Amino acid sequence: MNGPSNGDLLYSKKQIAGEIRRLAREITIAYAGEELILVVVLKGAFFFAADLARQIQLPLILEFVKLSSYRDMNSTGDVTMTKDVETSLTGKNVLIVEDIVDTGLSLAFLRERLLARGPKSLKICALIDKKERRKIEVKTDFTGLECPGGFLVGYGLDLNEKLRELPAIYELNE
Ligand SMILES: O=P(O)(O)OC[C@H]1O[C@H](OP(=O)(O)OP(=O)(O)O)[C@H](O)[C@@H]1O
Ligand code: HPA
Ligand SMILES: [Mg+2]
Repeated sequence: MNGPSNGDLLYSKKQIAGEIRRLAREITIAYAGEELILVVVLKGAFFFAADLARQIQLPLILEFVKLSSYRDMNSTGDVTMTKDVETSLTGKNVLIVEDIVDTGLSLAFLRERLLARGPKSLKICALIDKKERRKIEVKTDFTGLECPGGFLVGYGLDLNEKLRELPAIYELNE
């Protein structure tokens, strides 16, 4: 499948698959002998979570949340949860699965919300980390690819809800 005409290939299908294999290995080792709840952040993390979950060698429960963020000119970000998990997280190992961390506002909000449920542990796995763009501190525990900036599409990442289905990740030109 061709990428967008106004974009350059940033991470190939092969490179993404390699990162996911590594992340799945790290997660499998970190939680050995334990059960794990993956909390997948819709919609962007949907392809990533589907590929990751099938490579983690642990008993998993899959849960989904959806966040909605209103961003004003200052990008202070006002995040709300429009879909919550459907199981109790109390006393459980919880791993948030995100496609990308950018300003950090979505994850900072979600982290607080989930911590309030009293999980045994709460960690974050993100495929892409745009560290330089943080507005609020959020650290990922399992990190795929670090990228400085630019607007990315494909493999779940969208431009106005489109281009999520591209199997690789492209950086759009200015
Ligand atoms: O670190 P932040 O600046 O908060 O940005 C990262 C979040 O933004 C995108 O989701 P979005 O809210 O656009 O929804 P989507 O996943 O449905 O595309 C992305 O999937 C992350 O969830
Ligand atoms: O680069 C991006 N692409 C798509 N959605 C996003 N949300 C935060 N950063 C991005
Ligand atoms: Mg998202």
